[in-house]
Amino acid sequence: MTAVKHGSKITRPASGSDNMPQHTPTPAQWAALEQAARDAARRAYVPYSRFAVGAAILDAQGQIHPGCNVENASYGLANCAERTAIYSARVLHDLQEIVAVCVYTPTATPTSPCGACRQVLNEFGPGMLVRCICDGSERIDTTLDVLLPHAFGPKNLSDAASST
Ligand SMILES: O=c1ccn([C@H]2C[C@H](O)[C@@H](CO)O2)c(=O)[nH]1
Repeated sequence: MTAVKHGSKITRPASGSDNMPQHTPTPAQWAALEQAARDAARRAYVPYSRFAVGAAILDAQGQIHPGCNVENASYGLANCAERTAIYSARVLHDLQEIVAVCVYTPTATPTSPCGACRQVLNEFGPGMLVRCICDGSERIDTTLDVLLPHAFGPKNLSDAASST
């Protein structure tokens, strides 16, 4: 994982990965994705943690889908911004493949997706690009397979099914 300043180029992992995304977002798409994540954070329902998160995913068709975290009085049922974006995009727009995700927090340093969200993101794009932005100048540009190495995914189940 690399932390870079704004304006830096995205560094892809070394070749050899089967998980490389098929599409590279244009600068305009990145800008739109960042703005969508910032806008989504304003919808965060965070009466307990006061930690607002906004996420936006870019699908293979170029559509952007926002999400925010939604907490609950039971605490444990909080839904993270990344998963809100995915579930909403699936039911509303038949999400199939994620090319990139942007996570925004109104903090001085960037926040990267939690473990649960890494797993759920993996389902729709193991090689997706991940950008984490904040109100400071630092940002994280990485890929999901760096954040979730040796991931468990759909292939594990299909491999098991075909070997029995
Ligand atoms: O990647 C993350 C990490 C945390 N949260 C939310 C969950 C909870 O509402 C709050 C504090 O953990 O931040 C997200 O939305 N995404």
